[in-house]
Amino acid sequence: MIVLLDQRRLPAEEVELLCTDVPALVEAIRTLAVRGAPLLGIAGAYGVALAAARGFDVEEAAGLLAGARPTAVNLAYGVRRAARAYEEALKNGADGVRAAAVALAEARALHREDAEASARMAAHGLTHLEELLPGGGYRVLTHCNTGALVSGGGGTAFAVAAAAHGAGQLRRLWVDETRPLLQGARLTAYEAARAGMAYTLLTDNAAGSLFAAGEVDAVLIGADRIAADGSVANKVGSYPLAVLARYHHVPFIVVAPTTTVDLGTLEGAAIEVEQRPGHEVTEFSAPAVAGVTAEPGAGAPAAPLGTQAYNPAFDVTPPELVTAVVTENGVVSPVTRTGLAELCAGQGKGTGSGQG
Ligand SMILES: CSC[C@@H](O)[C@@H](O)C(=O)COP(=O)(O)O
Repeated sequence: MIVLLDQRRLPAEEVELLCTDVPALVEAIRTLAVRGAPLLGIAGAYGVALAAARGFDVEEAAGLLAGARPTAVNLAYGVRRAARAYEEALKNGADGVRAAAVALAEARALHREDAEASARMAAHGLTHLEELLPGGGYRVLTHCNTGALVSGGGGTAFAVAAAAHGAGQLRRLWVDETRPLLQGARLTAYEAARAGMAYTLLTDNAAGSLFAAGEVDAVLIGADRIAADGSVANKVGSYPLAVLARYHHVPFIVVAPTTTVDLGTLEGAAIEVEQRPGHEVTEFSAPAVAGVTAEPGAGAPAAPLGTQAYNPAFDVTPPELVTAVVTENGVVSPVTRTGLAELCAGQGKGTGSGQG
């Protein structure tokens, strides 16, 4: 059984969700009970282990899990890792029980590695911030949710903000509410409050006036997939922030483990962007506050009945708008194909510029 903290219910309730089979986990992934790129990878790997332990068809389970959400490359990566470990074990003569144990061990290894990656990203990210903006006292704007809720450890972008906070260098965390599912308001504000950070919530469309007022020193965001050319797919609303940041000469820093870099996707245009149901936009609440169903009609109307909605879950920021990509292997800045590939191969410098 997989036990998840049901993120749909936060911040109102801390409720566990028990997934006893793969369809339940797929539903949890689709409805964002479990979400965020690195955690999706971990959940996917555990899902394969669950399928193996329960005697389900592992190949079919892997297909269902990997296809539950298309943009976050970590999901397919985690599923593939556990499925490969399982298949290898069978090939080497293990019986089903032993092979299931191998798949579980692989999921646990991924979980551990992700926690380690978080800690290293936090350290590299803070050093990079200090290099870019000597003097500290950062006012950081972030989007969506990138903390411990999305990771085996402290997370990605939020982990850097938390490191700055721990070093007494975070003056304020500006938290975008992140329409329509409010990952910023519900989850990042929840994590910031628990961490004792000075934070302020804003509507996504208030970011422009915040930049104009000179109140943002840096943008820190995560990523769901980074293409080989450095294009960054992240929660919808990230790209407009990158444009604002460039206009206002503010660093736009992406923090993600190398497992989020997909060298097989050559450029941003090739990234599949998940399109989500329109009722997430046309109704207030669903699925976050409406409980565990993600059915149309569960929330209060935000628009006249029958209104069409455009609801991409992610957008893609081109590499020229990204100041730096921070990974567990170091930092690439400016963002180049070669620099990214070197980081993925573990050849990055600790901090400072990758080679372009
Ligand atoms: C490390 S978190 C990076 C991204 O996964 C995060 O910013 C994000 O966009 C999550 O989207 P979500 O749709 O909530 O899964």
